[in-house]
Amino acid sequence: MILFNELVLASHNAGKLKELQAMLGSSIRVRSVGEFSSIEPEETGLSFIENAILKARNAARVSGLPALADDSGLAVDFLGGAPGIYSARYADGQGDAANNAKLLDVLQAVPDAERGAQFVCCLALVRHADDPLPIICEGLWHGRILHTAQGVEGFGYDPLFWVPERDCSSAELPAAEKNQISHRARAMVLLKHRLGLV
Ligand SMILES: O=P(O)(O)OP(=O)(O)OP(=O)(O)OC[C@H]1O[C@@H](n2cnc3c(O)ncnc32)[C@H](O)[C@@H]1O
Ligand SMILES: [Mg+2]
Repeated sequence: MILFNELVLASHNAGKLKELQAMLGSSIRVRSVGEFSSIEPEETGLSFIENAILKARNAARVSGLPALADDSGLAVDFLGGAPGIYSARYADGQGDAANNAKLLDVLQAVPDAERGAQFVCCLALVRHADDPLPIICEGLWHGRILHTAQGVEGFGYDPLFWVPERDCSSAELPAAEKNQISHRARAMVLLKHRLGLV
């Protein structure tokens, strides 16, 4: 079991930070990497795992604290898993609305049966910047891509992601419910087990 009472979250995404904080609860004192640095590290890895480790190491370095990073994204079957690790940069850094518009556009003529997709979340925890044994936990959430945006909750691609087990988009789920069933929730359950927090 790893024991620590303070952790830095290595994300500059407000939506993610809110979800991670809610999932961690009050068991650990959580800080955000933005308190220490506003410079976002370049995500140069070829996998969610590499990028999560890179972000965690950077946050541990600037904060001097153990760090938890989340690298996540949307993998669309019809697009061979794209945008995947490039989800945040899909529309060349123009933000969520542009990413969503681009995805709807490239899938315009694609029928429902071929619109399957997964949200992917990889969490990486390092005890310090040079930790030789990061803890890695992954979670997947299966759904499909809608033809138009639905809902205002969540962030990122949530308005386009149909959740079959709830018959609504993930942006129509209350935060507490998304946090029980999402890719991030699944990865977090595994992490809590690894840390002996449940
Ligand atoms: O790297 P950090 O600073 O954590 O913030 P980021 O937004 O750049 O995060 P990523 O590099 O991991 O990119 C994740 C992309 O996937 C999207 N995404 C991840 N989880 C999501 C979720 O739960 N709902 C909707 N979109 C999500 C998100 O909007 C980004 O476009
Ligand atoms: Mg990022």
